[in-house]
Amino acid sequence: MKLKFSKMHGLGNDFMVIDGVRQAVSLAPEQIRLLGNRQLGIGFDQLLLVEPAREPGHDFRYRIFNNDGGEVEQCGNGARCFAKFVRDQGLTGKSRIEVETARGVISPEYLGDGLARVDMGVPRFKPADLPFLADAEALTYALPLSGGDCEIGIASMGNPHAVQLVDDVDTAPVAEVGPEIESHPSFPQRVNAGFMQIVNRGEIRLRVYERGAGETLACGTGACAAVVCGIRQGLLDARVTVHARGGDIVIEWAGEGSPVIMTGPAVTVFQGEIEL
Ligand SMILES: N[C@@H](CCC[C@H](N)C(=O)O)C(=O)O
Repeated sequence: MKLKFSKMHGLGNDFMVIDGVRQAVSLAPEQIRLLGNRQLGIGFDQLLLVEPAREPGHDFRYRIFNNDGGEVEQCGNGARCFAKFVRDQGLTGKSRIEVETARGVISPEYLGDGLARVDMGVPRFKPADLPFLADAEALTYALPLSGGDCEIGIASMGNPHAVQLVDDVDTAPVAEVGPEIESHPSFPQRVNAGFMQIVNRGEIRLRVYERGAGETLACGTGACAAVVCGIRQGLLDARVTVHARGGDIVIEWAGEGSPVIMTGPAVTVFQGEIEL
């Protein structure tokens, strides 16, 4: 089977994007792991699959696979690339599209010049939404780790996030603590582990150890989760610039019950064809 694809990235969080509308695509987890291998395959953090919508009124279905082969619910940087991809490939002429994901509908809008804005939906904070094992809902939780407790906020952006405050992201123990949080028994479906440094009420620095992909140069849903946790804790204003290692995005959130709006770049690196 020959598969056409685009290699894209959002702030260095990189993707193989496949048109599953005009091509018949069925990939086993081991094929995704091989394609995602940076030495033996194409290399990516996530594989994004564009499919026809299942429900009337929606434009597409958006499926996301981490490079460990597992299918997940959401990807924010990918959603911006998705919006650019369907326009560039002529799959739609609309700039704002309604896209089905494994956890509800999101609305990406391609603004042109490599910029996209996405209504990422309403964040959820109940432990069962992630899921996270806790007796009751709280703003922060003590998470026992081998080196002692760490304090986390939790949020679901469709996918699960645990966010901790650090003094300096450059010296935060992301590689050591990230995997322990990712696979912590309190998160039965594992979790994305965010490390947030508050610069001021409108700016944070962020690193994310992603579930199923390791630390990436940026994580869009991680940025949304960090900002909403920071706003709920009274540390941030409603509009925040997030500095990731791969660049900046802007996250806006008006508070409980409102959707999170993410604005940032989407880049196509090259297009290719691979024999599977
Ligand atoms: N890079 C993404 C998130 C991808 C999925 C995540 N690793 C998970 O397992 O939930 C983003 O930009 O949001």
